[in-house]
Amino acid sequence: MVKICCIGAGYVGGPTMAVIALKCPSIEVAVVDISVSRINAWNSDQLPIYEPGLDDVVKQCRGKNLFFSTEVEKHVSEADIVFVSVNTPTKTRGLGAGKAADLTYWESAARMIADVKGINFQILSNPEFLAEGTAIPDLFNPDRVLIGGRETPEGQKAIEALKDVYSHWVPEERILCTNLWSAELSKLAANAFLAQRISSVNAMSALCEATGADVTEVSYAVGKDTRIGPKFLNASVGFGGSCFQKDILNLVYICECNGLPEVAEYWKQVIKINDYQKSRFVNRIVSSMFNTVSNKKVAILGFAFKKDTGDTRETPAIDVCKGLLGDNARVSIYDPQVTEDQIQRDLTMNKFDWDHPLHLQPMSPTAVKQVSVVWDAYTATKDAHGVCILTEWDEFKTLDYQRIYDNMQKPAFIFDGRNIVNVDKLREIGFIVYSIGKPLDAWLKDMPAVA
Ligand SMILES: NC(=O)C1=CN([C@@H]2O[C@H](COP(=O)(O)OP(=O)(O)OC[C@H]3O[C@@H](n4cnc5c(N)ncnc54)[C@H](O)[C@@H]3O)[C@@H](O)[C@H]2O)C=CC1
Ligand SMILES: O=C(O)[C@H]1O[C@H](OP(=O)(O)OP(=O)(O)OC[C@H]2O[C@@H](n3ccc(=O)[nH]c3=O)[C@H](O)[C@@H]2O)[C@H](O)[C@@H](O)[C@@H]1O
Repeated sequence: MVKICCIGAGYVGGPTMAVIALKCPSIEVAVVDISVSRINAWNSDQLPIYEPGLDDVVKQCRGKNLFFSTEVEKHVSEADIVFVSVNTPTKTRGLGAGKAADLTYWESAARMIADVKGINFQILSNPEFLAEGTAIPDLFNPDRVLIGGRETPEGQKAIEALKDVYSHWVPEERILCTNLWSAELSKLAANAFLAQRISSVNAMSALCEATGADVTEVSYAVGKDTRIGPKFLNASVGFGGSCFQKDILNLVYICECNGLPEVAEYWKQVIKINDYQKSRFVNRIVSSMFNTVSNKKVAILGFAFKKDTGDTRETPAIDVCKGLLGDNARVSIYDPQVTEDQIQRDLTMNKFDWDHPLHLQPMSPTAVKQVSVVWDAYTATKDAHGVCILTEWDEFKTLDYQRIYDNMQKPAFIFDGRNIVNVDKLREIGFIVYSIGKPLDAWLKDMPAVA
């Protein structure tokens, strides 16, 4: 029986290995981690990550051919194939600080593998392309699986062995085999291209607001061109998530190391526009509310970086909340999947510290007092001066906005960072509405948001 061991039981290792176990009943899969609490959660009814469909897959295989364990060395020594899916944060100090990938955890995993297995193994690059919130369908039906390896007979044999695993359910023509650098750069390029689309549409959203165009109409018209395509053209408060920014920064660093400053500069703009979009949103809020939110209650609906996940890594909500707190607002946050503890951590942690294993993250001793975290949207918005929608959770589309309006201070403002509300209906109720890239409310036209 082929045995697989995956080091790192996180957002990638957990779901990917669960799907391999489900699709390959003849393979035994062990997922190992240094975090005892994470492994305990994987072995319980309350999995450590929220991902639609994941519970079901885990329940079908756990205890049969899928195991979660902290016995890292034991499972690595028994395995035929070892996956490494550990943290790769952005370096915060030393050479390449703020850009390069910090390979501390990767190196420690590699050294441990060498300790227990010797140095006779092949290294492959098998970047994962799943998106959170849709990880299970993405893994069941991937656009492609990418395997990079050395162009030696041993390298090619290793590629074939991994290909055999995926071919249990992925059609042959979707399994792409390349050399190592091609696989590594394809991953960074795919994320950079995706993020670039969002920054492009977000840049257009600013121009739409200035001219009276509607960014939804513009995206629709642009996306109708089959060469461009309709996906990933939703204007937003900015992209978040653990990888877009990190991968682009890493790409920038690699370009610079290879003497390509112009190429590095080109990709940096994608992040600059994303930062601009987040601060533009905060400026809109503050300027429309008479240029001050000091002591005003502002409700935040949604804290996760996208819907259908509890993940808050690099979520734009962090920057928006910090911006509002900087202007002395009182912030009341509701997200259906994010805990108070997580939100307090996010608002007090230093940039990039989130990407270290949980038990190694420095914790601030004090919580942010002006933040309250509540368990429904009506409590969050009660007596608020303004409401910000920062995650596109479906439930925010069907809230009773008349009830929310009635219980708010007046004038009542809504700032929709995801373009999910019906602007006309809300204006009829009496709200002053800002929706990214949409024609501006008369009120907002007179309150220019200049940084
Ligand atoms: N989150 C995502 O959607 C995607 C992430 N990636 C990449 O996959 C990798 C993993 O990402 P996530 O799963 O999101 O991270 P994560 O933070 O959820 O999980 C990483 C896990 O590795 C464990 N770990 C760290 N060092 C270890 C060691 N030496 N031995 C055993 N366990 C160790 C940590 O305790 C943690 O549970 C990163 O390189 C990331 O850039 C790639 C594609 C998608
Ligand atoms: O390497 C990774 O970590 C993964 O990064 C992204 O996946 P993910 O970050 O989970 O989620 P996305 O659906 O890509 O969304 C990223 C961010 O962009 C935002 N977004 C997305 C699409 C859009 O049109 N507009 C927009 O603002 C989302 O709200 C979210 O904040 C990629 O889509 C995956 O292919 C990749 O594997």
